[in-house]
Amino acid sequence: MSDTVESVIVAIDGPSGTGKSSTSKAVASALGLSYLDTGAQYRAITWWMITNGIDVSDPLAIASAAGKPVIESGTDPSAPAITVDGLDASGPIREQDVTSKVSAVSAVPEVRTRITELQRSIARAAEKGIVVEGRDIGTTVLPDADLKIFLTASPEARAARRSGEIKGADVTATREALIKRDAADSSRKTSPLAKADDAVEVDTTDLTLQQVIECVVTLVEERRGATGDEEKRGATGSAEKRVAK
Ligand SMILES: Nc1ncnc2c1ncn2[C@@H]1O[C@H](COP(=O)(O)OP(=O)(O)O)[C@@H](O)[C@H]1O
Ligand SMILES: Nc1ccn([C@@H]2O[C@H](COP(=O)(O)OP(=O)(O)O)[C@@H](O)[C@H]2O)c(=O)n1
Repeated sequence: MSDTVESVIVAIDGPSGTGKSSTSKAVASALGLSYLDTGAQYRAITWWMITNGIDVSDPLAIASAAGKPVIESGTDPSAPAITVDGLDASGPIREQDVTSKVSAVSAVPEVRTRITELQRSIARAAEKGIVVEGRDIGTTVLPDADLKIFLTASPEARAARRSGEIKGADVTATREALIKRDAADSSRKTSPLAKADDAVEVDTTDLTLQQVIECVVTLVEERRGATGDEEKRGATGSAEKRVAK
């Protein structure tokens, strides 16, 4: 029997504060997989638009600038990195100004086409497999992923988690901002935030982060076993074939 571990592609989607980033990084580290934070890419292009004086309330202006910034994402789950035109953007992309504008920028189809292509090329290059987290990974970016997870949690739990990260943050204001961003992300025309029909939904409201990580690791291992059996029967293709062009 071969001891080669097949590469695996895991898509983790869900609204803000459900635990996508923490879970994805931990699962990727535990299983030796690459990791991609697609929200960081949308934040990076938004930051570039703001710093380059693009009017982010004008979808046409956003569309015509969408191809300009050079965005590079690191895929090491223990050292997530993102640069824009060679500059480290990991700090500025988390600022409030970017958070409040990212939904408008990411709703523009030209932005999504550009970033989706980037995401697929990164997934294709990940030899051992990858955990990709975002809003439309299971539905649009990687519809043939081996495993799709959709994380949820109550708005109260999500607001408490998010405001716990920012000193002096107001939980009620954080909750309102989250709900507003979810509504914008879920209602846009191009690849909205949505659960794929074949995704496993995990409600994390009453789970610890460790429990969520263990749940997802178990699901990946089960899926890996099933895929390995299918591949022995010649039923599935390589990871490269599973990433849509
Ligand atoms: N199940 C959980 N229970 C408690 N806190 C959690 C849980 N999952 C994540 N967190 C915390 O909530 C915050 C937001 O998590 P994060 O992974 O950034 O969510 P997302 O990527 O979905 O926005 C982080 O501080 C994280 O440590
Ligand atoms: N696959 C994705 C990922 C993020 N996004 C956009 O990027 C924003 C920021 O994503 P994020 O994952 O960093 O957000 P948080 O949940 O971490 O606050 C989202 O609110 C969406 O507008 C998207 O449109 N599609």
